[in-house]
This record gives sequence, structure tokens and C-alpha cells, in this order.
Amino acid sequence: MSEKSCNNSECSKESCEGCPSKGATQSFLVEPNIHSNVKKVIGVVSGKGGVGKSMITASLATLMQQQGYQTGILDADITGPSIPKMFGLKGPAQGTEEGIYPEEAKNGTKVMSVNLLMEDEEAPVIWRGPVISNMVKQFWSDVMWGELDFLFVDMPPGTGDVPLTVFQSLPVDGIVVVTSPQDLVSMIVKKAYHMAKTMNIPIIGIVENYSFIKCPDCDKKIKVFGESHIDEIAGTLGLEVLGKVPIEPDYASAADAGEFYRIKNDYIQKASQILTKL
Ligand SMILES: Nc1ncnc2c1ncn2[C@@H]1O[C@H](COP(=O)(O)OP(=O)(O)OP(=O)(O)O)[C@@H](O)[C@H]1O
Repeated sequence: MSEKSCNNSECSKESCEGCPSKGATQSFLVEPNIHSNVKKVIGVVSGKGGVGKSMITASLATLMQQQGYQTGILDADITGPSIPKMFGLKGPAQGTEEGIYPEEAKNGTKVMSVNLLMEDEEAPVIWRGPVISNMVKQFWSDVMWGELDFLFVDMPPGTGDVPLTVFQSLPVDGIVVVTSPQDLVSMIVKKAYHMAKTMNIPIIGIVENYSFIKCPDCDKKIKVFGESHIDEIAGTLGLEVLGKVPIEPDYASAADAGEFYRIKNDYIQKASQILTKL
């Protein structure tokens, strides 16, 4: 993004010389709601679907909340929202002329998601890209987040419209990349890595989900998806590995029961240490 902030089609090369806008970088940042004071915005991204990005977003918010920070989750996964259900939240969200209130989970984590605005949470969102992107911007400009230490943004998978909108419109302080231990991961992590670099967004680190499962009888770690390559990839890219999270049936059952706020995901403690220093 290195366009001039001047949109005047009359401008000629000569008249641009001496113009105060010359060389200025255009900002697409959207103003937050007047009732929001969000200290840090953290994006949670994945290169492909189904790696457990929402579960890691929910874990990060819950972990920081358990440590005494006030957290929120902006569910930017508009066509596949899963955060409200994980926290046992149902719409409709309430509002005033000045904005919409996020809903609050039992642990105090605040959530906004398209599912809290729909009359029927099972109705599909069949909207085109620009409408979806605008909704994400409104989750920043129209939601009264109040005082938050950390707002985690659960992104849709990939490097499409919505991640681009979030990176351009919200003051993102860093991203966490979620992966699984499969062969394709190297390429997928690199795509997310290059997107963040291009957009000048700092990468906090990588979390590997589905790393292993613990044998209930002998505690042996079984690597269901094969050997992990995450340390090598992180080493090559100069990134931190924030944690290796096992397949843990309790995570899935807590999510299904709408009680994710009771989960303590100790496997990502390193992420919390880094987040507190941001
Ligand atoms: N480590 C884990 N142990 C047990 N269950 C998990 C784990 N990680 C994720 N799950 C479960 O797997 C399912 C998919 O996870 P999740 O919704 O977080 O994936 P996602 O990457 O956000 O998906 P999408 O990319 O489609 O939005 C959920 O039911 C979730 O509870």
C-alpha cells in the first residue's frame, strides 16, 4: 500500500510535486466505536480450513481471561461462525443508537459474531465478499467492546477477502498462525507468513494443533498425523513455536456443550507469555 492519499484524477505528475499528500501512505483503518478501548488486537489465522483455528482462538481468549485480562473475540469467520456456540451464547445481541453490545460468556469474555445477529443461527450466510467484509468492519466500528486488554479475531481460513480487510481496517498488533502436522503445512504456513509480511503485520508465532494424542493407558504420545515439522519450519522463517496442542476429547466436548470457558489449555502458555509483553 503505497498510494498517495490524494484521489484527484485531475492531478498531473507536475502538480503532485510539492503536494503535502505526495509520498503519504493511504490508511484504510476504520475508527473504533466510541465505547471501545481495545489495547491489543490479535488475529488468529490458518492457511487452510479445519485445523482448529477457532478452538485456538477460544483457548487464547480463555487463557488470558483466566490470567486476569479482559478479553474479547471478534468472529470474522462470517460464513462458518463457531465461537458463540463454543461459549454457550445465543442472539439476538442488544444495542442502542450508539452501537451493539457484544455478548458475554460466563467467564466474562465478550463475543461478537454474525450468529448473534441472525434470527435463526442455523440459517446460512449467503453473502458476497464485499458484504462480508463490511460486516467485519462493522464488528469493529459499531460494536461497543468497552475496555479490553486483548481482542482476538477469529479469521476465516486462507488469505482471501476477509483477512485482507482485517489487516487493512483494524489496528492488528500481531497474528498467531495455527497449523496441523501434515505435509502441506510448510507451504500453507509460508502463505500466511508472506501475507502478514506484505501487510506489515508482526507474526507472534505458530501453534500446532492435533500434534498428538495421549494414550489413556500408558500416556504414550501417538502422532496421529505423522511427525511434526513445525520446529524446522519455524526455524527457517525465524518464528516462535507457541505450542503443540494434542487432540483432547475434553476440548471438543466443552465446545459442543457451550462451556469452552472452563478449558485451561496449558499447551499454549508460551503464547500468553509473549502476549503479555506486547
Ligand atoms: N485439539 C483438539 N482436540 C479435540 N478437538 C478439537 C481440537 N481442535 C479442534 N477440535 C474440534 O475440531 C472441530 C473443528 O475445530 P475448529 O472449529 O476450531 O476448526 P477451524 O480451523 O476453526 O475450522 P474452519 O477453518 O472450518 O473455521 C471442532 O469441533 C473443535 O472443537
